[in-house]
Amino acid sequence: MVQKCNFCVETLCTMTKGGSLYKAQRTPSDYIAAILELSSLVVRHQHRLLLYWDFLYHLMPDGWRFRRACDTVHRFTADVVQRRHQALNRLGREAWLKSKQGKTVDFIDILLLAKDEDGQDLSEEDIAAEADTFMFEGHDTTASGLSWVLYNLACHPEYQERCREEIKDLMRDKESEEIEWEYLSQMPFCTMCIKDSLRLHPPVTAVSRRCTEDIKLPDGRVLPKGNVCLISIYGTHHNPAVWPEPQVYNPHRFDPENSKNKPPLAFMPFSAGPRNCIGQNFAMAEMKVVLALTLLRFAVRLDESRPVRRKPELILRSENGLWLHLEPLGPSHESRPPAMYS
Ligand code: HEM
Repeated sequence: MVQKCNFCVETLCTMTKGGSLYKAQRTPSDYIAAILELSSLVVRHQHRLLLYWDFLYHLMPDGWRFRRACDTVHRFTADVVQRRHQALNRLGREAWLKSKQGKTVDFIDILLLAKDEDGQDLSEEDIAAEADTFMFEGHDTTASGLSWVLYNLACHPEYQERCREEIKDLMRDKESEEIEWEYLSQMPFCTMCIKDSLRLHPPVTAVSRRCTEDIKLPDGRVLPKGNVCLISIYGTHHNPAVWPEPQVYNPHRFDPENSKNKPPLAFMPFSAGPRNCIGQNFAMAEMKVVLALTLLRFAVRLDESRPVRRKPELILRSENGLWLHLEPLGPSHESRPPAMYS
């Protein structure tokens, strides 16, 4: 089941936690389960007007589950930060930095060494809060984005094949099978496929913003200053005035020639403006690498017996997961009998 894959958690954990993830008491699957639970609880909370008041919500079973899931997530991160901090204190700054030579200095390391504007170390709580933000914003979103790209390419074998050819051409005569940074800018068709998937199935379907001034709409009505508005990314990406046949997956929409005259905010899977997604380049890189390595090794096919129904929670999911078959490709690139890798 691709949508619940651990890939993105592991990448982010390596990025944010430098491999000490597995030493934490709580396992990544507890963490993933808690994130998934929070994601559905938040949406359920929003849909129940009577539970608007926090004191009422926290008396209900959902409120209790919400607190328990938050606790799991917070403790997971706090454990890791605490261990690192202890190691830093035990060794001292110089020896600790030396111990990192030749290894990756990750997000938590940087925060542990950072000073605030008054020259003070950041507290463990601040570091954990930053790590939680990145983990929450970064793993489920990318997992959803990736799952839908693979799904859309499974629905359109002709685009899948063209992506595979592009990657094979790129990797031809290369010694290593790893995807290097510079290759990422040399995958135009794969990028177009990812983009139209992010349009058709945006992982984050809406964002909210408070109006800092009165906003006059084209029909003359005014959104008063101070109001909080929900801006639908999904709706924007399905606006037929901008995207003809919006329900159709068509990577050619993102051909430079075809996207020339599109309004700049017609496509905004990572939101826009000063609070847009800080991780968008990283997310695009992750998706390209996974797509490339998957398509080089496997043919991705739909599982016809499990229909897909979109389920908008905090992240766009599919009701019963996204089930795909991965058929290993032989050296001559002919698919062998399907192995079940759903
Ligand atoms: C396909 C993957 C991703 C999508 C679609 C996505 C989408 C978004 C969107 C729409 C926002 C704005 C939320 C808002 O305005 O309320 C956002 C914010 C954010 N994203 Fe992403 N994101 C993705 C991946 C990532 C990754 C990989 C990271 C970190 C490594 C990340 C870190 C963040 C952070 C920290 C914010 C908050 C920025 C702020 O408030 O200033 N995101 N993301």
